[in-house]
Amino acid sequence: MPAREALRLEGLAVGDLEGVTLSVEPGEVVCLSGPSGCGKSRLLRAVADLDPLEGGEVRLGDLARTAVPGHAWRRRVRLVPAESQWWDERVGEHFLSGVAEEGLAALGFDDATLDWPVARLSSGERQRLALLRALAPLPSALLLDEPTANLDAETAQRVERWLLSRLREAGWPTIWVAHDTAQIARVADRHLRLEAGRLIEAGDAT
Ligand SMILES: Nc1ncnc2c1ncn2[C@@H]1O[C@H](COP(=O)(O)OP(=O)(O)OP(=O)(O)O)[C@@H](O)[C@H]1O
Repeated sequence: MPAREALRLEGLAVGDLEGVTLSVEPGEVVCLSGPSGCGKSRLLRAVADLDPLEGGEVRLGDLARTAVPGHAWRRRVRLVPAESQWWDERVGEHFLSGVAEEGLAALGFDDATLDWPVARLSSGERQRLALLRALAPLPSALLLDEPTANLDAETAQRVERWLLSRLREAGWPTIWVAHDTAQIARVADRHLRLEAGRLIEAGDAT
């Protein structure tokens, strides 16, 4: 199990965002909301080293993003994007490090799902399987971009509970982009909004 470390965004500049500073403690969930197009996804992509940073630094514990190769950073800081990518024919081919039966069952699947062709997946199945895939090779920090956007309310809450138990147990600092205020109230330790290029406190999440 990776060490429990805080994730720190130090004065990040990405697109229209400037001076974005945020510290997320191990096992803490910071929900991020804001109007469409304000830069939430872009910020997560930059923290995950999938888009360039125009300024600032990201740290996981004592490790600076710029101090390790991109692939080593991305192994630790795992982004689950809103739209997942699938490149092989069968679901199981995307789980190179294996997948726990418990995780499959918790999200409504079983071993047979690994034989399914990717082409048959519904958008909600894709989203749940993308979460399992992202968490299978254990990360150290988690970036979730609307992880339940394609799910009905009941399934969304089931996924929320599973995610919360996993990240609390593992101590992953988590940034969770969400629009649904009820969901934010359920999962957030802190709620921040991106407005006019800056992060602001959105008040007590509970
Ligand atoms: N690589 C890029 N280069 C230039 N502009 C970009 C890039 N990626 C995204 N943008 C633009 O940056 C802005 C923020 O996009 P982003 O996807 O982060 O929005 P968002 O806050 O996640 O919105 P939504 O809630 O609709 O998903 C948008 O205007 C988008 O068109």
